Amino acid sequence: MSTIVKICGLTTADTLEAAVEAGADMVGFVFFPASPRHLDIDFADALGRQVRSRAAKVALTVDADDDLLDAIVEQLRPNWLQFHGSESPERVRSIKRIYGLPVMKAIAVAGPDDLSVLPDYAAVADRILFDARPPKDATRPGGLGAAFDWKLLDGVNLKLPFLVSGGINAGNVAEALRVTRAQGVDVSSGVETSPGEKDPDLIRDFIRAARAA
Ligand SMILES: O=C(O)c1ccccc1N[C@@H]1O[C@H](COP(=O)(O)O)[C@@H](O)[C@H]1O
Repeated sequence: MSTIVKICGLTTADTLEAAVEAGADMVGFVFFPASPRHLDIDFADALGRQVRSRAAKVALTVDADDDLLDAIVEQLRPNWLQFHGSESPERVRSIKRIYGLPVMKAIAVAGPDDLSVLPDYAAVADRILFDARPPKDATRPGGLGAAFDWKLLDGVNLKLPFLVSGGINAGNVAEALRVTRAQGVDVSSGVETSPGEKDPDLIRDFIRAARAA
Protein backbone atom coordinates (compact mmCIF):
# COMPACT_ATOMS: atom_id res chain seq x y z
CA MET A 1 0.00 0.00 0.00
CA SER A 2 1.33 3.43 -0.88
CA THR A 3 2.06 5.89 1.91
CA ILE A 4 -0.88 8.05 2.92
CA VAL A 5 0.23 11.68 2.56
CA LYS A 6 -1.69 14.44 4.30
CA ILE A 7 -0.90 18.11 3.88
CA CYS A 8 -2.56 20.04 6.69
CA GLY A 9 -3.39 23.65 7.36
CA LEU A 10 -3.97 24.78 3.78
CA THR A 11 -5.21 28.35 3.60
CA THR A 12 -4.87 29.46 -0.02
CA ALA A 13 -6.10 28.28 -3.41
CA ASP A 14 -2.54 28.14 -4.79
CA THR A 15 -1.08 25.97 -2.08
CA LEU A 16 -4.14 23.73 -2.04
CA GLU A 17 -3.77 23.24 -5.80
CA ALA A 18 -0.06 22.45 -5.39
CA ALA A 19 -0.90 19.79 -2.79
CA VAL A 20 -3.67 18.19 -4.84
CA GLU A 21 -1.74 18.27 -8.12
CA ALA A 22 1.33 16.76 -6.46
CA GLY A 23 -0.82 13.86 -5.29
CA ALA A 24 -1.70 14.50 -1.66
CA ASP A 25 -4.18 11.89 -0.44
CA MET A 26 -5.63 14.09 2.27
CA VAL A 27 -5.81 17.87 2.58
CA GLY A 28 -6.48 19.38 5.98
CA PHE A 29 -8.41 22.49 6.93
CA VAL A 30 -7.96 23.85 10.45
CA PHE A 31 -10.89 25.17 12.48
CA PHE A 32 -9.17 26.45 15.60
CA PRO A 33 -9.03 30.24 16.06
CA ALA A 34 -5.69 30.24 17.90
CA SER A 35 -3.99 28.66 14.88
CA PRO A 36 -2.33 30.74 12.13
CA ARG A 37 -4.02 28.27 9.73
CA HIS A 38 -7.54 28.82 11.05
CA LEU A 39 -10.21 29.17 8.36
CA ASP A 40 -13.68 30.57 8.55
CA ILE A 41 -16.23 28.14 7.27
CA ASP A 42 -17.24 30.09 4.15
CA PHE A 43 -13.66 30.24 2.93
CA ALA A 44 -13.10 26.58 3.80
CA ASP A 45 -16.21 25.81 1.76
CA ALA A 46 -14.68 27.58 -1.27
CA LEU A 47 -11.38 25.73 -0.85
CA GLY A 48 -13.25 22.48 -0.39
CA ARG A 49 -15.07 22.94 -3.70
CA GLN A 50 -11.72 23.41 -5.41
CA VAL A 51 -10.66 19.93 -4.29
CA ARG A 52 -13.37 18.26 -6.45
CA SER A 53 -12.86 14.77 -5.03
CA ARG A 54 -9.19 14.73 -6.04
CA ALA A 55 -8.16 14.26 -2.39
CA ALA A 56 -9.94 13.57 0.87
CA LYS A 57 -10.97 16.73 2.72
CA VAL A 58 -10.12 16.63 6.41
CA ALA A 59 -11.65 19.01 8.95
CA LEU A 60 -9.30 19.46 11.91
CA THR A 61 -10.93 20.58 15.15
CA VAL A 62 -9.87 20.80 18.78
CA ASP A 63 -12.57 19.85 21.29
CA ALA A 64 -15.20 21.30 18.97
CA ASP A 65 -18.77 21.61 20.19
CA ASP A 66 -21.74 20.21 18.30
CA ASP A 67 -22.64 23.56 16.69
CA LEU A 68 -19.21 23.95 15.13
CA LEU A 69 -19.17 20.36 13.90
CA ASP A 70 -22.68 20.75 12.48
CA ALA A 71 -21.61 23.84 10.54
CA ILE A 72 -18.42 22.25 9.24
CA VAL A 73 -20.11 19.05 8.13
CA GLU A 74 -22.99 20.93 6.54
CA GLN A 75 -20.83 23.37 4.56
CA LEU A 76 -17.44 21.80 3.92
CA ARG A 77 -18.77 18.25 3.64
CA PRO A 78 -15.47 16.76 4.77
CA ASN A 79 -14.49 13.18 4.06
CA TRP A 80 -12.76 12.91 7.44
CA LEU A 81 -12.90 14.53 10.85
CA GLN A 82 -9.58 14.97 12.64
CA PHE A 83 -9.83 15.42 16.40
CA HIS A 84 -6.73 17.07 17.81
CA GLY A 85 -7.86 17.88 21.34
CA SER A 86 -8.79 15.87 24.40
CA GLU A 87 -11.92 14.33 22.88
CA SER A 88 -12.77 11.16 24.82
CA PRO A 89 -13.27 7.79 23.13
CA GLU A 90 -17.00 8.15 23.94
CA ARG A 91 -17.07 11.51 22.15
CA VAL A 92 -15.36 9.97 19.12
CA ARG A 93 -17.88 7.14 19.07
CA SER A 94 -20.82 9.49 19.41
CA ILE A 95 -19.63 11.87 16.65
CA LYS A 96 -19.07 8.98 14.29
CA ARG A 97 -22.62 7.80 14.93
CA ILE A 98 -24.08 11.28 14.39
CA TYR A 99 -22.29 12.18 11.15
CA GLY A 100 -21.36 8.81 9.72
CA LEU A 101 -17.87 10.11 8.96
CA PRO A 102 -14.55 8.43 9.69
CA VAL A 103 -12.50 9.99 12.48
CA MET A 104 -8.74 10.31 12.78
CA LYS A 105 -7.81 10.84 16.43
CA ALA A 106 -4.55 12.56 17.32
CA ILE A 107 -2.59 11.14 20.24
CA ALA A 108 -0.02 13.46 21.85
CA VAL A 109 3.25 11.65 22.46
CA ALA A 110 6.12 12.59 24.74
CA GLY A 111 6.81 9.34 26.56
CA PRO A 112 5.77 5.69 26.70
CA ASP A 113 2.89 6.39 29.13
CA ASP A 114 1.13 8.43 26.44
CA LEU A 115 0.48 5.24 24.52
CA SER A 116 -1.64 3.69 27.29
CA VAL A 117 -4.79 5.30 25.83
CA LEU A 118 -4.27 3.64 22.46
CA PRO A 119 -6.53 0.60 22.92
CA ASP A 120 -9.50 2.82 23.87
CA TYR A 121 -9.08 5.09 20.84
CA ALA A 122 -8.19 2.26 18.48
CA ALA A 123 -11.54 0.70 19.34
CA VAL A 124 -13.50 3.70 18.06
CA ALA A 125 -11.33 5.69 15.61
CA ASP A 126 -10.67 4.87 11.96
CA ARG A 127 -7.11 6.16 11.94
CA ILE A 128 -4.70 7.22 14.66
CA LEU A 129 -2.38 10.18 14.24
CA PHE A 130 0.67 10.35 16.49
CA ASP A 131 1.85 13.91 17.11
CA ALA A 132 4.34 15.49 19.50
CA ARG A 133 2.86 16.46 22.85
CA PRO A 134 2.90 20.30 22.93
CA PRO A 135 4.59 22.22 25.73
CA LYS A 136 2.24 23.20 28.58
CA ASP A 137 2.25 26.88 27.57
CA ALA A 138 1.56 26.21 23.86
CA THR A 139 -1.29 28.17 22.31
CA ARG A 140 -2.30 25.22 20.13
CA PRO A 141 -1.99 21.46 20.54
CA GLY A 142 -0.32 20.86 17.18
CA GLY A 143 1.15 22.50 14.13
CA LEU A 144 4.21 23.55 16.12
CA GLY A 145 6.89 21.91 13.98
CA ALA A 146 8.12 19.85 16.93
CA ALA A 147 8.95 16.16 16.65
CA PHE A 148 8.71 13.40 19.25
CA ASP A 149 11.01 10.43 19.66
CA TRP A 150 9.78 8.18 16.85
CA LYS A 151 11.33 5.14 18.54
CA LEU A 152 8.53 5.37 21.12
CA LEU A 153 6.26 3.82 18.49
CA ASP A 154 8.43 0.73 18.33
CA GLY A 155 6.19 -2.18 19.19
CA VAL A 156 2.94 -0.37 18.50
CA ASN A 157 0.69 -2.93 16.88
CA LEU A 158 -2.57 -1.47 15.63
CA LYS A 159 -5.22 -3.09 13.48
CA LEU A 160 -6.02 0.29 11.95
CA PRO A 161 -3.74 2.54 9.88
CA PHE A 162 -1.76 5.21 11.68
CA LEU A 163 -0.03 8.38 10.57
CA VAL A 164 2.91 10.14 12.13
CA SER A 165 3.23 13.92 12.41
CA GLY A 166 5.11 16.63 14.24
CA GLY A 167 8.19 18.33 12.86
CA ILE A 168 8.26 16.26 9.68
CA ASN A 169 9.65 17.72 6.46
CA ALA A 170 11.07 16.58 3.13
CA GLY A 171 14.44 15.96 4.74
CA ASN A 172 13.30 13.61 7.51
CA VAL A 173 10.10 12.03 6.18
CA ALA A 174 11.86 8.88 4.93
CA GLU A 175 13.44 8.36 8.35
CA ALA A 176 10.13 9.02 10.13
CA LEU A 177 8.42 6.36 8.01
CA ARG A 178 11.28 3.88 8.42
CA VAL A 179 11.47 4.20 12.21
CA THR A 180 7.74 4.30 12.94
CA ARG A 181 6.55 1.98 10.15
CA ALA A 182 3.55 4.30 9.88
CA GLN A 183 1.14 3.92 6.98
CA GLY A 184 1.11 7.66 6.47
CA VAL A 185 2.52 11.08 7.28
CA ASP A 186 0.97 14.43 8.06
CA VAL A 187 2.78 17.75 7.68
CA SER A 188 2.03 21.38 8.28
CA SER A 189 5.02 23.47 9.45
CA GLY A 190 7.46 21.46 7.36
CA VAL A 191 6.02 22.86 4.14
CA GLU A 192 5.89 26.47 5.34
CA THR A 193 8.24 29.44 5.20
CA SER A 194 6.72 30.86 8.42
CA PRO A 195 3.75 29.76 10.58
CA GLY A 196 0.70 29.59 8.33
CA GLU A 197 2.57 30.46 5.09
CA LYS A 198 2.66 27.32 2.96
CA ASP A 199 5.04 27.16 0.00
CA PRO A 200 4.09 25.27 -3.19
CA ASP A 201 7.67 24.12 -3.82
CA LEU A 202 8.05 22.81 -0.28
CA ILE A 203 4.73 20.97 -0.65
CA ARG A 204 5.88 19.33 -3.89
CA ASP A 205 9.28 18.44 -2.39
CA PHE A 206 7.57 16.88 0.61
CA ILE A 207 5.18 14.75 -1.40
CA ARG A 208 8.00 13.61 -3.70
CA ALA A 209 10.14 12.63 -0.70
CA ALA A 210 7.26 10.80 1.01
CA ARG A 211 6.46 8.87 -2.16
CA ALA A 212 10.12 7.93 -2.66
CA ALA A 213 10.49 6.67 0.91
O1 LIG B 1 -1.78 23.23 12.23
C1 LIG B 1 -2.24 23.74 13.25
O2 LIG B 1 -2.18 24.95 13.44
C2 LIG B 1 -2.88 22.88 14.28
C3 LIG B 1 -3.64 23.49 15.26
C4 LIG B 1 -4.23 22.73 16.24
C5 LIG B 1 -4.08 21.36 16.26
C6 LIG B 1 -3.31 20.73 15.28
C7 LIG B 1 -2.69 21.47 14.29
N1 LIG B 1 -1.93 20.87 13.30
C8 LIG B 1 -1.57 19.49 13.25
O3 LIG B 1 -0.39 19.28 13.99
C9 LIG B 1 0.37 18.25 13.41
C10 LIG B 1 1.85 18.59 13.36
O4 LIG B 1 2.08 19.69 12.60
P1 LIG B 1 3.56 20.19 12.21
O5 LIG B 1 3.89 19.53 10.90
O6 LIG B 1 4.51 19.80 13.29
O7 LIG B 1 3.41 21.65 12.07
C11 LIG B 1 -0.25 17.95 12.08
O8 LIG B 1 -0.94 16.74 12.23
C12 LIG B 1 -1.25 19.02 11.86
O9 LIG B 1 -2.39 18.41 11.30
